[in-house]
Amino acid sequence: SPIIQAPANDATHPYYNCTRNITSASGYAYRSNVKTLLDWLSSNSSNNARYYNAKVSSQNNMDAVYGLFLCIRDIDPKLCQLCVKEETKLISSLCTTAKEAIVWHTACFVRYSDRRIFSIVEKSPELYYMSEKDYVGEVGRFNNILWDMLNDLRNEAANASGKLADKSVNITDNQKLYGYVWCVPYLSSENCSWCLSDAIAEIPTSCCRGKSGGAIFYPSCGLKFDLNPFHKAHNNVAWGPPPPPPTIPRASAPPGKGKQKTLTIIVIIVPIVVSLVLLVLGSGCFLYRKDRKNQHDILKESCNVEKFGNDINSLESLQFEFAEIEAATNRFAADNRIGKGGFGEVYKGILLDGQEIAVKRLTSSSGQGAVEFKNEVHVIAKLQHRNLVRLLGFCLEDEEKILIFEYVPNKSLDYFLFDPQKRKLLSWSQRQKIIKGVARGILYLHEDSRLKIIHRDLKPSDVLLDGNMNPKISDFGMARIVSVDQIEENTCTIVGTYFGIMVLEIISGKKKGCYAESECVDDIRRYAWTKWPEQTPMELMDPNIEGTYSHEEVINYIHIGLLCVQENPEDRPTMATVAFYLNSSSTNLPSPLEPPYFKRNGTEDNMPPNIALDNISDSTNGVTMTEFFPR
Ligand SMILES: Nc1ncnc2c1ncn2[C@@H]1O[C@H](COP(=O)(O)OP(=O)(O)OP(=O)(O)O)[C@@H](O)[C@H]1O
Repeated sequence: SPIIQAPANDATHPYYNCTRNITSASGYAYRSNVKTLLDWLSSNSSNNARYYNAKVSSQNNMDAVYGLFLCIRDIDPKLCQLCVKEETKLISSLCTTAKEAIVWHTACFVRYSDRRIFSIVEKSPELYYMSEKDYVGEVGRFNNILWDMLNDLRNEAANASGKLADKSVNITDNQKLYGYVWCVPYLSSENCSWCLSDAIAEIPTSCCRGKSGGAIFYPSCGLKFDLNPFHKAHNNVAWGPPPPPPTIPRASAPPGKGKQKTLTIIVIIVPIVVSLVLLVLGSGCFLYRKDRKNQHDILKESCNVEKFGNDINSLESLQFEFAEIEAATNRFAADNRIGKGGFGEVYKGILLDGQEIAVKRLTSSSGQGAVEFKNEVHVIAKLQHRNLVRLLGFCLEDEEKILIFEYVPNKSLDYFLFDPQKRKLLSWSQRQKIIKGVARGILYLHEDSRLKIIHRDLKPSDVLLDGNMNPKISDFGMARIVSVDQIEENTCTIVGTYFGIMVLEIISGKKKGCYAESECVDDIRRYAWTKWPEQTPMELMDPNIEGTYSHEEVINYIHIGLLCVQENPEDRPTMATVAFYLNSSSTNLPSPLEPPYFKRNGTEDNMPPNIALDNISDSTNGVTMTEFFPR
């Protein structure tokens, strides 16, 4: 995915990215819709709006283009307006044949695409900038202050209606650290929060660690920090030309006559529609305008208020007809069956629009009234994160209770990890990516989503792998949907252990509690502990891992795994801390405390029965338990 790095001494120029060349015959119509859209955005920036979105399409909703602008700081509206006007001009002149384009500036960004981009989280392309100055002082302390400040800002922005927050904190009596974060305001709180969590997690890795300032901008959210206050820079924004442009797509052939007519129609109609709407609605906000006579639709979905409906906001949008699911799965054909879990059989399906789905046909024993079932699906479907398998909807007809999920093509982690041949396909960097992704998914479930869901029995078979081997946690709201009795326990204490066990399993390729001696260890936690104080942790490492890896990194991950499985829950790091540790190689980790009953040099007779596996026992009925706790 494209990553643009701004030069260290330049935080003020605009940066842009044009992607996906228009190739189809309707290229001209699309381009003219882009032009209309950009003009529209530019003219609406004068409306004192901080953000704005619009959709322009030709007849029958063809060649639709979606676009938005956003001022990423609470600045003088005039500056925002100036920024938007300049940047719309810029992408319209530089990205002449691109289906999608984005331009960021210190004060605003403008973006368009042929996809509905408003309320989804996207992190590519990415722009980052780091100050050329290193922080002079105690870097460890500075990083901690920065980390806390950005996490506070993330929480504040996620819950603010404009999805924007800024603050400053004292580093010393006469030194302050300034920061701000923003999300596209059409994102849900949860999505804003996880987008920012991912941006924050990049600071120690891709960007800015130990620097006195830096910024990470995605299309959906961004952050910036510096030892200097920002407002000065904003008041003196240099609206200069962009730095030497990256490769610009070649312009296509000029349009024919008939197409020019279409352009004329749009150019004439748009100002008329704009004036009419402004006249009628005063505030300039309207939801839908369809001009049948001229066969052009202009849909503007929101102004300053969050009116844009996330598709999952209504229950109806989640409901599928049984006939639709039957058609998608070829009447639940045996060939389409991909597995069976504790809740029922799973089938692969393809919807009429070509979307691949996984269909979980729940066994009738999953007792839950229709209303509760629908409500729970509605709640769980709102949890969206790149590391969670997305629940797309449900089907409820007669005796049938069916859940429809996004289809994740590469099977589950255990399929690779515990197979002597297939595990060779998992390099260290892939295992690292999987561990980090699972941590982010759990962090979202624990802290970022309002529901605070705990996946009580997270195991490698619950981690599905997408086409790029990115991990996606499945089954995370099932207890709630199928109304499994929830166990009264302090669940925070459990999931840390599960995560720690999984980290050790991923590193070692060994499964806890199985029987074939060569592949398994009785208790992976105990096994890791025998290696740790003997200072031979690398012996834990799967010998099948090929390619390059750094011993330091592997040991760091084993260390984190051991911290998560410590006996006393209070000694275990929170998931936010774990995510931080996973991304920062040079942090001094606390020493893990050895469980008191592990007797490495003697017999195990004194071990209290059932203690070693108390928190990590397999779920015996094959049902994954998920629990919620309020906070
Ligand atoms: N969204 C999905 N995309 C692709 N395959 C899936 C999806 N969900 C489940 N599967 C596959 O279907 C099979 C059964 O999955 P399911 O989640 O029902 O059970 P499980 O996780 O194996 O067991 P349990 O229900 O006890 O946790 C697994 O092999 C899994 O890989």
